[in-house]
Amino acid sequence: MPAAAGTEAPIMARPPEDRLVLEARQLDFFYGKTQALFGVDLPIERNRITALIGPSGCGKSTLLRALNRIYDLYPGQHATGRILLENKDILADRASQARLRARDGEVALEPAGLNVSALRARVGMVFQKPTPFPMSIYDNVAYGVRLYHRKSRAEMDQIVERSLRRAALWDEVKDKLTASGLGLSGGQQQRLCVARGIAVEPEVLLLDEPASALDPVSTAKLEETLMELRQDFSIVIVTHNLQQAARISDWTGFMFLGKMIEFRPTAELFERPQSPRTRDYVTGRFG
Ligand SMILES: Nc1ncnc2c1ncn2[C@@H]1O[C@H](COP(=O)(O)OP(=O)(O)OP(=O)(O)O)[C@@H](O)[C@H]1O
Repeated sequence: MPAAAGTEAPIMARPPEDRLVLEARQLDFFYGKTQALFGVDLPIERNRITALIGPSGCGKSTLLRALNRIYDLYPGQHATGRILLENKDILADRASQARLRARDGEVALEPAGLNVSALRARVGMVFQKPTPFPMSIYDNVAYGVRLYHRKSRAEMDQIVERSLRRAALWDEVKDKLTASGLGLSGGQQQRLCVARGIAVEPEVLLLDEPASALDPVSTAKLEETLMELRQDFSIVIVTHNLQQAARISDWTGFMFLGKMIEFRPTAELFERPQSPRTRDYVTGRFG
């Protein structure tokens, strides 16, 4: 069970308020009785890439999984605190609102009132291993859209093409849209998962070490794709690869033992880390 990382206050820079799309505030997370996150703050700026870095087990994936409540699928896992999507609290239900009021007398923020599947359409996720569904390339991309919207065939064709283009995969697959998604290379499969994720036009796309199973060429292609996608989406990426975080992200959060230690613009965090823990990590002294 991870112990909390000391008591020092996190070093936090903040994007301007009107640029925030998603924000975790004082987030605690529990696997049963084991606490994995301790009072984590994470402000996500719109149309930017935010990277989460830190040694293995520090809570990066846990934080990412909290942001679209994917943990709801697993009994015994729960989060407390706030996660604001466009200023509405996606963790809030009536009971937690009452607890918050009782605790700190704050005026409760409006609950988002979303069901979790609607939430996951707004905050999409791409996993570490490419996970195409066992169906055609076309149907992989159309799958999520069909869950939420009725579209004509012509409209769906447009959505599929646009999503594959934005994921930089169209040219490689346009002549074999009916072939199985499982027949693509690992890098192509991962871009297919990105296309599937963006087809429903989420506001935020979460990526959990999306390049860890890819070769350097596919990794470079995926990074290029993400930098293009930043024009339309807000991206949060967990990565073990510090060069990757430095190359593609605008903001970086360094986590340690379940806490956010330092959150700042990427160049500043890498070039002038303020916390000794961040400094040790980004200079390769540990981890
Ligand atoms: N299903 C689970 N049940 C119990 N504890 C868990 C579970 N998943 C993760 N943990 C614990 O929560 C803590 C944070 O794990 P998490 O996977 O978020 O870390 P991470 O920073 O993403 O690590 P890595 O870089 O190795 O993927 C760890 O101590 C881990 O052991």
